[in-house]
Amino acid sequence: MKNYVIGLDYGTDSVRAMLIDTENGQELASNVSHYKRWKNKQYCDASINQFRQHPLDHIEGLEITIQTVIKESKVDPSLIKGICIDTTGSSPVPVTKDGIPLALTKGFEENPNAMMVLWKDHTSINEANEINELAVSWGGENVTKYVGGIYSSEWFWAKILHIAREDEAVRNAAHTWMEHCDLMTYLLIEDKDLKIFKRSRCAAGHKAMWHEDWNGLPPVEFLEKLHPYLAQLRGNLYDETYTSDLVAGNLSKEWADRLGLSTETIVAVGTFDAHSGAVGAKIGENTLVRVMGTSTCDILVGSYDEVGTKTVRGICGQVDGSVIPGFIGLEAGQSAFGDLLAWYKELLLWPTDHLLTASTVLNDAQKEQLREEFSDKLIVELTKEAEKIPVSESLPIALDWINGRRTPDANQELKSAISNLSLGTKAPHIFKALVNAICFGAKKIVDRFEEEGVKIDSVIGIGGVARKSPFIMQTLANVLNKPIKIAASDQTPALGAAIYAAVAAGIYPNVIEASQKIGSDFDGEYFPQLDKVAAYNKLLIAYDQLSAFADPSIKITQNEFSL
Ligand SMILES: Nc1ncnc2c1ncn2[C@@H]1O[C@H](COP(=O)(O)OP(=O)(O)O)[C@@H](O)[C@H]1O
Ligand SMILES: O=C(CO)[C@@H](O)[C@@H](O)COP(=O)(O)O
Repeated sequence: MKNYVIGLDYGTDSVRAMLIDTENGQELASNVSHYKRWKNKQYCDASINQFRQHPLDHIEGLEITIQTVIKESKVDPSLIKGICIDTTGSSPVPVTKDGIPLALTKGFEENPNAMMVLWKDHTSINEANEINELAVSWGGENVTKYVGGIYSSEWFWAKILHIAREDEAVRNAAHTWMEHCDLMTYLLIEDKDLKIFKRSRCAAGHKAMWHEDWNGLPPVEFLEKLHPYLAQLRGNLYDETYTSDLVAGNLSKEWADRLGLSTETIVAVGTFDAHSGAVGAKIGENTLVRVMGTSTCDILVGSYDEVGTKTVRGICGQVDGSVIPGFIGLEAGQSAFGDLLAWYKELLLWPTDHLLTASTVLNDAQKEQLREEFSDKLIVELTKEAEKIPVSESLPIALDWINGRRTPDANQELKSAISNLSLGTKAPHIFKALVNAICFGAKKIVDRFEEEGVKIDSVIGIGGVARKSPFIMQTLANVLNKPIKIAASDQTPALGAAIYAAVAAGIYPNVIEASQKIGSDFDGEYFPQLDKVAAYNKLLIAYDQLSAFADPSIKITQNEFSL
C-alpha cells in the first residue's frame, strides 16, 4: 500500500511544504508561502540588527501550504502518515504556560519582544559576551565547550537574556520559551503538556548548550549569575531532548480538521533546516554538506569513535544525533553568504529606486515594472561580467563579515571591509571580490575542521545559491581545491524533514536507510580548475591580511605579511 509524508520547511523569508511518496521519494506536490508581515519589514529594524517574525506569519503559512499540497497531489489524505517540521534557528519564541506565543495574547500583539527572535537578530551581542566571560570564570565546567567554546548572539540564552532585561512585561508573561521548530510541532499535536513535550535535540544541543555531561541545560547556578529569570526559566524548559526519527505526537483533532488530515497522522520531533537539508542530500560520514542561501550552515556527521568527546574549537556545536541518530552532528557556518550579495544588490539599486520614485516621466506601473526588472537581473548581469574578469592580485579584497562572523570563532561584532579599490574598480570587480570573500570564509571553516582532526572526504552543495550560481560554485571548488557535488532537489530541507517523518511513522527503520533510498540525487559537480587554484591561493593571503586588520585576534605569519 502507498504511504505519503509531508516535510514542512520554515526558511528566513518563506515556508514550503513538500508531499512525497515514501516508496521512491517522488515529490507529488510542493507549495511556498511568503511571510506577509515579514515581507513588509514589520517588527524589524536592520539598523540595530533587530529581526523579529510574527507567529501569525508562520501559522497562516502552515495552513495554506499543507492544504495546497494535499489538494494538488490528489492523494488520499488517510495515506499521509507523517509530518516533520524544520525551521531556522536559533529562533526562540516566548510562550505562555499553555504554549501560546505571547504575541497572540492580549497586550502583546504588536510587541516585537513578544515575537520570534529570528536567527539573524544580533541585538544580544553584549549578552553573548557576558555568557562567554562567565563560562570561563564561574567556577564550574565551561558550558560552551561543545558549542565551539564561544557562545553566539544568534543563540537561545543570549537572546532571552537580552529581552528579559529590556522588557519587563514580556519577562513576566513568558512562562517558557520554545525554539521555532518545537513551537510549530507543539501547535500541531494533540497532547498539550509542555512538561513532557519532546523538544528537539538538534535545537537544544546546538543553541541552548544542552549536554549529557551536565545533565541537560546549563546548571541553574550558572544561569542565576546571568539573571534570576534564566534560573527560573530553566525549571520551565526541559531535561530530556529527542531526535527527529521519533514521534512527538499525533495530529490534534483541531489541526486534522483544519488541514483535511486524520488524527492518525503522526508529527515527528522538530529540527533545524540545515540539519534536515543534510539528510535530504544523503549526508554520510565525513561528507560536508554546505547549505548555501542567505547564510550558510556547514554540516558534518562523525562517528562516536572519530569525534567522541573531543571538542572542536570555534564551530557551532557537536551534538549526538542532531543529524543522524547514532552519530555526532557537527555544525559551522557563515552569518552571511547570499546576504552579502543581497546587500550589494540593494546598495546598487538605491539610486535607481530613489530616482524612479521621484521621476515624473514614468507612471507608477512602469516604475514598478522597471524596479522588478532591475532587481531580477542585477545579480545575473554582475555574474556574467565578473566571470570575465581574470583572477589577479589587482582585484579588490573583501571580507564576508557583513553580519559578523559565525565561524570559525563566532564574533558577531565584526564588520565587513573592502580594500584595494582604485579608479579602475567597477561594480563587477567589487561583486567578484564579494564572491571571493564568501568562498574564502568557507575555506576558513573547512580548514578549521581539518586542523581539528575532522576529516572531510567530499563536499555537497545545497540551497538557493548552490542551485542558482554556477559561478559561485566554481569559485568555491577552486578556493577549497575540492570537488563539490550539487543536490538536484531545490528543497532538500523539506525533503529531509519528510525523510524524518517517514522514519518516525515507521515506514523506514532508520534515517540512513531512508536518506539513501529517497534523498535527493545529484545533478552537477564542480571540479577545481588547476590553473586557477594557485591564483586564488594568493588572493586568500590578501584576505587573511585584511582579516587580521579587521580582527586583531587573528594572528598571521610573517610570510603572509611580507607577500
Ligand atoms: N543568481 C544568484 N547568484 C548568487 N546568489 C543568488 C542568486 N540568486 C539569489 N541569490 C542569493 O540567494 C540567497 C537566498 O537563498 P535561498 O536558499 O533561496 O534562501 P534562504 O537562505 O532564505 O533559504 C539570497 O541571499 C540571494 O542574494
Ligand atoms: O543557523 C541555522 C541552523 O542552525 C539556520 O537556521 C540559519 O542559518 C538560517 O538558514 P537560512 O539562511 O534561512 O537557510
